[in-house]
Amino acid sequence: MSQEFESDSNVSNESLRPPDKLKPKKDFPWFGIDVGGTLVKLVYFEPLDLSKEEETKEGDILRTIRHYLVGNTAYGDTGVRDVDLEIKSTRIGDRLGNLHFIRFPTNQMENFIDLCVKRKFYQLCFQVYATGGGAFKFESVVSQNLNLNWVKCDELDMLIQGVEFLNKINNQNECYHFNIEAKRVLDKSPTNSMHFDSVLSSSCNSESLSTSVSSSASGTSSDPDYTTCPLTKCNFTKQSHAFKNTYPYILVNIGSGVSVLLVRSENDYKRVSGSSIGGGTFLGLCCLLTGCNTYEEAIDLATKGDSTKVDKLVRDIYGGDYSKFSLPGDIVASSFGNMNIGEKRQEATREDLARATLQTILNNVGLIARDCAKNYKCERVMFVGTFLRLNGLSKHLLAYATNYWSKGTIKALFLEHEGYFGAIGCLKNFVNRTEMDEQNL
Ligand SMILES: Nc1ncnc2c1ncn2[C@@H]1O[C@H](COP(=O)(O)OP(=O)(O)OP(=O)(O)O)[C@@H](O)[C@H]1O
Ligand SMILES: CC(C)(CO)[C@@H](O)C(=O)NCCC(=O)O
Repeated sequence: MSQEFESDSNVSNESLRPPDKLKPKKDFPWFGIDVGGTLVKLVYFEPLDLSKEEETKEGDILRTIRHYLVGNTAYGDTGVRDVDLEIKSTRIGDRLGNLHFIRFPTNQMENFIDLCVKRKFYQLCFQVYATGGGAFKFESVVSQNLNLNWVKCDELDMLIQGVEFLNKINNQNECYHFNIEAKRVLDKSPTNSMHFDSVLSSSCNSESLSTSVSSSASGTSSDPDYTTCPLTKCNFTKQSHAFKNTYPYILVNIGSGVSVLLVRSENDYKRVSGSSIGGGTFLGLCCLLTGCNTYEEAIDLATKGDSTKVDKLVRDIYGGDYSKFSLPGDIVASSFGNMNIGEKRQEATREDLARATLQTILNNVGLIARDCAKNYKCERVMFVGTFLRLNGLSKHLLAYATNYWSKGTIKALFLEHEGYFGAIGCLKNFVNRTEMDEQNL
């Protein structure tokens, strides 16, 4: 990140404004930051309606930051702006602007702070609402090196509020579900289709799919929102979902680890479950098992692999179904259960290992989501977190499994801005709070 930041335009020291803690705090810049276990997510509101006076008042450093952030899509080696996620010309508070979504690895956080120091940002004083574990972990480094007013916020409060807020400003474009159309009625022949259901569907039998799936899919193969999932042999049509009246719902945040929340309203939720087997586990195990180095590579491998080369299936144990307890032969009996056999290890490719890793994580997440939805009688389960980035396969499998075990009564929901809700929640609180501060001045 540092080099590119360093080489950016000149900053004149004369025009720097002195820190002034008494001025109204709603001055720009407007940021929200979520410092997670793996990734830092930063949202930046770029004002489009700056008056001449505000532009003059903004000063050179802030102008440089604005131009730098919106003029680039990559920042050094590791920072990325997710251009596809940008929300253009939106109104936040009383201002019009573009909302930008930026991420970089958390292990670069100290370099990022060093960089801010080098760029003399400590001569500025502005307020930043920060969340995620890193808001706490890095607080002392931030306060020792920068003159920021670093306001720490709880990550799950921010997550819920961010989900609500982004659904408001992004309206019909944020929330979606999949209509699932069975290409054929599943039979007992071995296919990949049932592997994912091992732990998710032990109380269902395979016939339920044909009655539970929606048959309303009308897309064609030229429709970008319409895809056939090779694993489930189903067609998935992405369909926008009206967020209002969604409460209560189960929110499953798949980040480094997994947090599961029962959300009754924006201000009424509890954390009902969690798991250390999450996105960090997927990436960590893939790196170990396949020698890959990036999330993108891991997802690419997983998409091409076959987990049945790695997992032990019920039929590997029973020679067929375990009928007494409705366990079809082609579901997973034991994740990675074949890898104790040297010959099977030889046969398993990197792709197969990555796929089995993905499948194992999804089985676990899906199982927890199912139990929570049943326990708390929720008809909607919303999946978020950066683990879902570039990960259509996992979304299809989660949607399919949710539909399958609930016999179509529970809907899996997804959100476009997958991992950015904590940061958005911070931005929203910053704007709301500063509006209140201004009124009190
Ligand atoms: N470019 C990337 N680099 C690393 N991980 C990525 C990347 N893109 C997607 N991921 C996935 O996203 C996960 C992190 O998700 P997210 O940003 O939601 O969590 P986090 O906030 O860092 O973690 P936590 O909430 O547990 O503190 C990673 O574990 C990985 O599976
Ligand atoms: C620790 C957090 C909340 C940090 O975001 C997350 O990684 C998580 O929910 N982990 C799972 C912890 C558990 O419930 O076992």
